[in-house]
Formats: sequence, C-alpha cells, structure tokens
Amino acid sequence: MQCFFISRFVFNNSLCQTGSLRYFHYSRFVLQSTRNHQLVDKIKVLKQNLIKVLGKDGISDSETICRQHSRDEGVERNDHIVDLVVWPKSTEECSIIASICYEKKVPMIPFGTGTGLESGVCGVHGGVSVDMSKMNKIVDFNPEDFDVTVQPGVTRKGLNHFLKDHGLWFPVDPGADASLCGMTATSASGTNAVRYGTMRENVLNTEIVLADGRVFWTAGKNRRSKKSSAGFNLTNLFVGSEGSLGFITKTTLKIYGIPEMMASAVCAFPTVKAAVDMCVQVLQSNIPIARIELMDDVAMEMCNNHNKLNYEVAPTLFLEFHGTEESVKSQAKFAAEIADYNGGSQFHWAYETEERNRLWKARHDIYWTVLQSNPGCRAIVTDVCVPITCLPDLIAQTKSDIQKSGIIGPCLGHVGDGNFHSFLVFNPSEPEELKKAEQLASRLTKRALDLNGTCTGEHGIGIGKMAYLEKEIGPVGLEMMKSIKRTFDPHWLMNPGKIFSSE
Ligand SMILES: Cc1cc2c(cc1C)N(C[C@H](O)[C@H](O)[C@H](O)COP(=O)(O)OP(=O)(O)OC[C@H]1O[C@@H](n3cnc4c(N)ncnc43)[C@H](O)[C@@H]1O)c1[nH]c(=O)[nH]c(=O)c1N2
Ligand SMILES: CCCCCCC(=O)C(=O)O
Ligand SMILES: [Mn+2]
Repeated sequence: MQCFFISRFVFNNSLCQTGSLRYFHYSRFVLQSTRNHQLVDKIKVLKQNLIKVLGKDGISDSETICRQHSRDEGVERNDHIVDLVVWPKSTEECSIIASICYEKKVPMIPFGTGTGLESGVCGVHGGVSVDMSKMNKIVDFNPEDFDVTVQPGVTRKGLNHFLKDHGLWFPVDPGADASLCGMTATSASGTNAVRYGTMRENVLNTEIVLADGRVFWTAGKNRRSKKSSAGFNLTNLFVGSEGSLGFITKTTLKIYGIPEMMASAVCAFPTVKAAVDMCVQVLQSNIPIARIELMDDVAMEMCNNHNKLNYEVAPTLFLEFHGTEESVKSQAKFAAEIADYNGGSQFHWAYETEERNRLWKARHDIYWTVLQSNPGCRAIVTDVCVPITCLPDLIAQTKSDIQKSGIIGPCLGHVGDGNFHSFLVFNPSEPEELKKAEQLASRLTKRALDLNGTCTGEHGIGIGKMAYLEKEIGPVGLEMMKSIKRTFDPHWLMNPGKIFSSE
C-alpha cells in the first residue's frame, strides 16, 4: 500500500490541516520518493502488460493526466494521486485490465466524468484510474418498451440529445453532464426526482466487471422487464456502490415520453418555512409536480448578481409542471392558490423552452456562481435528506447556525424530497474558516441523523461522509456492507478507502 510521510518540509507554501480534510501543495518529487516502493515496482510491470492490451494510446502515467483523474468537483485531495490512467474501449478490455490489476493486487478506481462532489475518483492508496469515456455507445434502444442500455461514456445530455428525436427523455437531472454509469454508481438524483424518482428507481439492470475480471449482469444478461421478484436485487446493490464493488460497463435505464407541455415558475416567500410548507401542501394535494426547488435569500442574491437577474432576494421556489396543456394549467392554478395561502408572491412564468432553460441554468449553475462570487475560496457542500416535515426547522436551525458562525453559506434544496444543500464557503489559507465550516457541516449532519434522515441524499459517501456512515446505519449495518464488499472484492481492490475503511 502507498504511504506518505507528511511533514511541514514537504509543503511549498501553504498548509492547512484540520480534522479529516487536508489542503496543501507539495511536489511530485517528494510524493514519489515517499511512495511505497513495492507499488512503484508493480506499476512498472503493470504498465508494460497493459500497453500490450490497450496500445500506447490507451494508457498514461503523465503527472498532469494522473492529477486530472484524481480529483472531481469536490474537495481537492492532493495526497491521493493515482499512478496510471487507462482507457478501455470495451467490456472485454475492461475485464482484461481488471484481471491484470487483480493478479498484481493493484487498486482500481473507475472514472466517469469526474463531476462527483465527494472525492470518489481519487486514489487513496494509489493505483489505476480506469477512465470509461471511450466506451460511449448506446447499445440497445427499445422506444416502445421505454428502455435504453448505454455504455459508461454516454452522458446524461448525450442520451437526451439522442432521445429527443424519438419524443423521449431521461429525466434524472443532477445539473452536471455526468456519465449515466457514474450516476448509477452514486445513486444520483437532482431536480426531477420528486416526480420521476432517483437513479434507484430508474435503473433496470447493469453489466458489471468484477475486480477479478469476471463479467455478469445484475438482473441477468440483457433482462429489461420493468419489475422482477427473482431473488435479491443485485442491481440496486450496484446503484450507489461508488465503484467499490465493480465497474459498471452498461446500465439499462427507464425512459419517458417528453410531456406535451412543460411550464416553469418562480415564487418568492416571506420565510423558508412558508416555502417548505407550500411544498408539503403541494405533495399532500397530489399535484404531480415535476420540480420544486428551494433557494434561500443568500443564494438568490448571488444568483441575481451573477446572472444579471432581478428576482426578489427572499426564500424562493423554482417550480415546474409537466403534462398536457390542460393538466399543466390546472396543476399550476392549484399550486398558485397554495402559494398564495402561504404568503407566496405571484408566479413569474417561463413557458418557452429558451426561457425555461435560462431559468434552470441559473438554478443549476449555483455551484459555480457561489465559487465565482467568492474568488480563491473553496466550499464544503452538505447533502442531508430528512422526512419532509422535519425540513423547515432543520433549514431554519442551519441558517441561524451559519449566520452565527460568520461563514458565507447559501442553502438550497430539492425540497420535494426533503433534501437540501448548504454551501459552506471558506478561504483555504484561513485554517479557522475551514474549521468553522467543518464544524457547521458536522453539526448539521448530526441534526439530520437525529431527525431520522441521512447524511447524503444524492452525492454519496466518498471520503467526505465516511465519518457519518456508522451512526447512520449502525455497527451491524456497517459490518454487513463490509461483508458484501468482501464477497465481490475479497482483496479490497475496487476503489479502496471510499465509503468505509477496510478495518
Ligand atoms: C455543479 C454540480 C451540480 C451537481 C453535481 C455536480 C456538480 C459539479 N452532482 C454530483 C455529480 O454530478 C454526480 O455525483 C454524478 O453522478 C457523478 O457522475 P460522474 O460520471 O461524473 O462520476 P465520477 O467520475 O465523478 O465518479 C463518481 C463515483 O462513481 C464511481 N464511478 C464512476 N463511473 C463508474 C462506473 N462506470 N462504474 C463504477 N463506478 C463508477 C467513481 O469511482 C466515483 O466513486 C449532483 N449529484 C446529484 O445527485 N444531484 C445533484 O443535484 C447534483 N448537482
Ligand atoms: C449550495 C450549492 C450546492 C450545490 C451542490 C450541487 C447540487 O447538488 C445541486 O443541487 O445544485
Ligand atoms: Mn443537488
């Protein structure tokens, strides 16, 4: 296993180390000189063997490429760099890569598009990053059965571009243009989940390459029935497995008809509680709302400034209705009455595709908006999800906690699911700020767990949420998860150091 000797002499100019997170710069030279020699030797042999299979174009050990593949959009972890990157072009090549790594006992880390937020793609113990982007075909499409099977290089936007001409779409939308197998691996969701479900509800089958190179389908080869009672649900085991059980080399997904009409609206509220109360009442009234997204006043102000918009700076819901023209109109009328009852403003409507896209782009871009509004800063993104009735108090407590701390922390959420994010901004050269942000995130997550919720509604555990998993699922639950991992991956080679440690 790789080992690092971290001393102050290692750092070029900045060091900030508190709790579980570390941010620092160091030189590749020092990194390599302290790396376990056994692994370095193994990697040399491995490289030669892999070149024979993949050709020189299918493999790289360049420092830049290894670094690019060792980070996602979340916290940068400069001490967890992979040693090699490979690009399989087929399931067969992926299987050969796995068997070669298995023989040498070298860690393997699947890489989708790197949009994850929990450091899922970094090499905690070094190893080989397997970039799936060259496996980018739609391999099976059954429009009348409403299913499609794609390889890992197919992204959400790529699939929707293909489906559009057939009057179909795949609605799970994390905003980022993530790979569909990466979304399967993290159990992603996003803005449409309140109506169409998350990846868990939309994955019918997956093809898997195991750590030792064996290939199998979790629901049986090519099976695509909408339901099954045939034994354990192995498909769901791989949804949210974060690369720790095997490579997902195909995912079979449910797809949907594009609704005749889609209409979006924006509505401001006097308080977060009023906005969430409206959301609960909309769900209780069985309005089949497609999106109901909260942005707090802090997020709205940044959104306005960044996008040259002039929405009210107040807790705001972004809503969307799907259906026939008649149904959209009646859903919207009912929802507007509920908004009014809760002190909400008139709806500002967007009917045309372009206008709707602009509105949702402003919402989806909030991650970049916050970072660009605070140059040089980084952020801890929280992702708790609680029973919806607990949400108003939890958000109110969180906002008051953030205000007292002096940290900048916009909050927004997929409120229809009881899921919200706070974006706790800190300056990496101010250790006190990072400490405050970490303590805030920890208090918030503990509060959510005490309310029978989860530490992560959609981003996954990765490294960032490992500390909370045992409290969430209990010691026996954690041991069961580890036993399952041992069954699929007895030598702990698939993405080790994520979700839980090996002890
Ligand atoms: C601006 C912005 C906004 C959002 C988000 C990101 C960003 C940058 N996300 C997070 C992110 O888009 C989501 O986690 C995706 O599912 C990650 O997919 P990638 O293909 O990028 O996986 P990425 O390459 O980042 O990998 C993520 C994890 O999956 C594993 N993995 C990837 N491909 C695999 C494969 N083929 N087989 C096995 N394991 C594999 C990796 O090893 C890693 O552990 C999100 N998410 C969300 O759910 N809701 C949201 O609202 C948002 N919003
Ligand atoms: C407060 C910004 C957090 C954004 C995190 C990305 C995400 O999940 C989203 O919904 O947007
Ligand atoms: Mn989200």
